[in-house]
Amino acid sequence: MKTSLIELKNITKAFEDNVVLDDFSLTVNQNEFITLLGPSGCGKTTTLRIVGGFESPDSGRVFFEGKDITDVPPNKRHINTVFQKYALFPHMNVGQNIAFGLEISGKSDAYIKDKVRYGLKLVNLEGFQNRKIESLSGGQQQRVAMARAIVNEPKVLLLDEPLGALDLKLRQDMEYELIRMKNELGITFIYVTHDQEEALTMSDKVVVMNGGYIQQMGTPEEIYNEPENAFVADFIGDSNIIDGIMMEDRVVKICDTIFPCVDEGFGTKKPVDVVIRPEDLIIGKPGQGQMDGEVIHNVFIGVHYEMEILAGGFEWLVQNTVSYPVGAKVSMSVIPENIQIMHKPQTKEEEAIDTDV
Ligand SMILES: Nc1ncnc2c1ncn2[C@@H]1O[C@H](COP(=O)(O)OP(=O)(O)OP(=O)(O)O)[C@@H](O)[C@H]1O
Repeated sequence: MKTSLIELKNITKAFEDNVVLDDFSLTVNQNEFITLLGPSGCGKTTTLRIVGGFESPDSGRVFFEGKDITDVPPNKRHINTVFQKYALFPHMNVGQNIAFGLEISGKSDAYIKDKVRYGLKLVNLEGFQNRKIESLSGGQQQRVAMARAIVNEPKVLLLDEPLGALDLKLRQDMEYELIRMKNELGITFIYVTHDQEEALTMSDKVVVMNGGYIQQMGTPEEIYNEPENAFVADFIGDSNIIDGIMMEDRVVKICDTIFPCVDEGFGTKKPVDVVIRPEDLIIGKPGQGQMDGEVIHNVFIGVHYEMEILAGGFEWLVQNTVSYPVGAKVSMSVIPENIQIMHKPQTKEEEAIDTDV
């Protein structure tokens, strides 16, 4: 059974008249890797700082293992934080920085030596033990900050965009290491990023935030395959988001063309948002699909070609392993299961989300 480790209950936080979190609630379970994902300024770091105790909510409470820790200072929370801006001690060398927390908690010299070695290996900085902090690059400093947090084996590790300064290969290695640590050490992670790929790769649960609210919370698969609104669909992966009219159950009109779909219960002749992923559009010869169009843009981006196809007055983003040159006449089809129908935003909050998209 899942045990809840951290609970944020009805948190509201404003900086002057800027309401960053509005009645925000979140439960993080033991040994879960949870990622807060959202555009810049949506309140991810503020949430993390409230969990870590570096910021106080205006109202609402924070619980850790069922105990109210809202007023407990950061150093008494069993929670370690690695911030975007790494706060290393400039007067200590790399090894001393990593050892700092262990020394404070009175660990033996042998234990500390062992752990420093482990931490350095973990972040690929073996041989850097005696280096001065100022002699390191930004990415190297960030890795020292990670090692310093990890060697303390906290129950919860808060990570605020910790991999941003690293190159792709190292970032992938660190992602793998973080997942391994979660599995082997049982650490619970709360991770902040605006990089959706990072969120989908590592997380058990992704929390998509915007405008102080949780837009959707779920497994990476749920978030990607079943986005609850146009904001989430647009933010996670590439999407075609287009106006449609739900004619009746399982029938939607898009760009004056009727498409069978699987959704029901939207009423008749109701305006809806329709989401179709670029990889779900099937390209064929003109006249052989549901809609004809013309390729207006084509680039090779590694595994597949990314094309724009003008059809029905809409520029469709299409990903395909077969390339069609610019100017080619094609047809497009989509199977009913790959058409996602969403209600148009209606409430004030949803209207705000819509404007942001
Ligand atoms: N100490 C502060 N004083 C005033 N405003 C603040 C403070 N901290 C954060 N804010 C504001 O609160 C909002 C949310 O900031 P926050 O750092 O939580 O966002 P974020 O989602 O982490 O963004 P980013 O991805 O850019 O780091 C922003 O508008 C920011 O300017």
